[in-house]
Amino acid sequence: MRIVTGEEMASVEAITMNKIGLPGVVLMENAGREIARKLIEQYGDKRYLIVIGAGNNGGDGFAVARMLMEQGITVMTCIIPDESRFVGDAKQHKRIYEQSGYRWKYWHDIEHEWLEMLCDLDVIVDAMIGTGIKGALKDPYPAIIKKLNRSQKEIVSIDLPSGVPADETAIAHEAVYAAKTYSLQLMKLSYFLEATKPFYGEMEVLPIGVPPATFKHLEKQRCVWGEEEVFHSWFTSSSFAHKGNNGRVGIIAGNDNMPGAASLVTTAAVQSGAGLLTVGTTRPVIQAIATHVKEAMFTTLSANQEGLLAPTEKELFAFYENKTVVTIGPGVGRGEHVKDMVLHAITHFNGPLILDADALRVVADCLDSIRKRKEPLIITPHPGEMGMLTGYEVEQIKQRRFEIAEAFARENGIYVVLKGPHTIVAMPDGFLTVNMSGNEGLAKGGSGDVLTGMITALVTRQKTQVALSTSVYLHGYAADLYKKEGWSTESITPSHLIAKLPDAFKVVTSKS
Ligand SMILES: NC(=O)C1=CN([C@@H]2O[C@H](COP(=O)(O)OP(=O)(O)OC[C@H]3O[C@@H](n4cnc5c(N)ncnc54)[C@H](O)[C@@H]3O)[C@@H](O)[C@H]2O)[C@@H](O)CC1
Ligand SMILES: [K+]
Repeated sequence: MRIVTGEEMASVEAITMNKIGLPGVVLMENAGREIARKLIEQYGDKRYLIVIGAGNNGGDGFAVARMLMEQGITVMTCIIPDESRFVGDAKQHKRIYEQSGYRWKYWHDIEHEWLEMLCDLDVIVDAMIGTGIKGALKDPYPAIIKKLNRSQKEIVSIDLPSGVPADETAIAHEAVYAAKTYSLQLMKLSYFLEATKPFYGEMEVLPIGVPPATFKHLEKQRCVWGEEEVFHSWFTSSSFAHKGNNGRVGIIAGNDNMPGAASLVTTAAVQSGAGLLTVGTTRPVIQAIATHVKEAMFTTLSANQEGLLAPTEKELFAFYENKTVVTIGPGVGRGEHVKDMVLHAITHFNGPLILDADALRVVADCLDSIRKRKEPLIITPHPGEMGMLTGYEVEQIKQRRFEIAEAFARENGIYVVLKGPHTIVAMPDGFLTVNMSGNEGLAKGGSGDVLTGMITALVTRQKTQVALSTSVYLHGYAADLYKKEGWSTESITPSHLIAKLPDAFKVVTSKS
């Protein structure tokens, strides 16, 4: 499923109408039929108020109103702008509605009896503004939206909650708080932003007949990554595989005071199928974790007086030998020692390199070397770390996560796993996936270490894009499985996630 901005949706619709020859009024008819069907399925023959704006979103509203009324359902249809403002497909659907014998009223004529009206209706259908919103909301919409939001009635928005843009534009005005949003044909980008997702309520995408052939014209390719995508993209290892085929993985993690991070990343990598795994860390960390990560091999790397890893060049070269992937970061601590180690790996390790946690703090200083690198480089920042890398405030990162992740990946030729609700994976070629699993139970220290371990194991056996997107999905899905079993999200720990990976991985071979 693609994810689009309003402009992108309009371009896909324009191709549908102008090149393919499917008229806009037909798409609107399809939208109306799908939404009316859903409403009847959901609410039966309850009483509806349909609030209509002058654009094509309003046109959808007329189509829905007519189809509900054809079923004998009680509908009050009201329009906000003067009727002369309706043009094109919306005007056509207004005419079809009228010529079918149905009536509408002006919002300003019924506004004074709003409270009495509320007693006679159950569901409000918001067909005021969709993808066509421009700038700050103008009168009379803010006052109307406030009234609708306070009505305590179930609000169902068509395509978008009115007032919410489809893209990453920040809003400082009123917007409809919908209980449900029926997005037309494709997902809209604002659904995946912390600031705007709450307006959508439950979101469902309804098909309106836009042919998939039009999607290839989209300049930016963004897709959701859910169970279907995980299942269909998975490459199954040959039954003749031996441990060498499943990756010779090297993880540099931990310091004397943080053995836990090294343990989590390693255990997660083992549980995700890493073939041969070597952990490079300090001697005290090895002593602390070796007994409970039995599958791993260990290499002692030099440490400084503070117990932080400070491997020599010779040790690093020896560590890279025969490794198909190297990961650096979890629990390595902060300081100059990290920069030396990271820069060395960027320059001298000729395979996929994953940088996480403390290693991310030095990435901004290594960008010149990163751009020269040929093999994949993967970074896994949360918004705070992404802020350090790019110079943006955390709030800016959250508001413009698509734009910032995509630009950083493209400009530096790297893979960016920008963590958070709906983690984004941005590829160097501009392709981007958005994760559909996970819950609040993941927001804990150590959860990122588990994800990094999973990525480390999968990168050796799947296409890089698939390895990243699927690791993120399965990591979130493991947390979802606990929630399904009735666990409170407070109780889900990173160690629990690892314990649940065998169940989570079932998704790659069979669909539920
Ligand atoms: N034939 C088509 O083009 C189709 C369009 N579709 C629907 O059409 C929508 C897009 O239609 P449009 O591009 O006409 O735009 P919209 O109908 O989303 O919005 C345009 C209307 O909103 C008003 N508006 C915009 N910004 C405003 C602001 N800041 N304050 C107050 N009023 C504002 C405009 O004056 C205009 O009346 C989609 O969301 C979808 O619901 C679907 O029916 C599919 C077919
Ligand atoms: K709307």
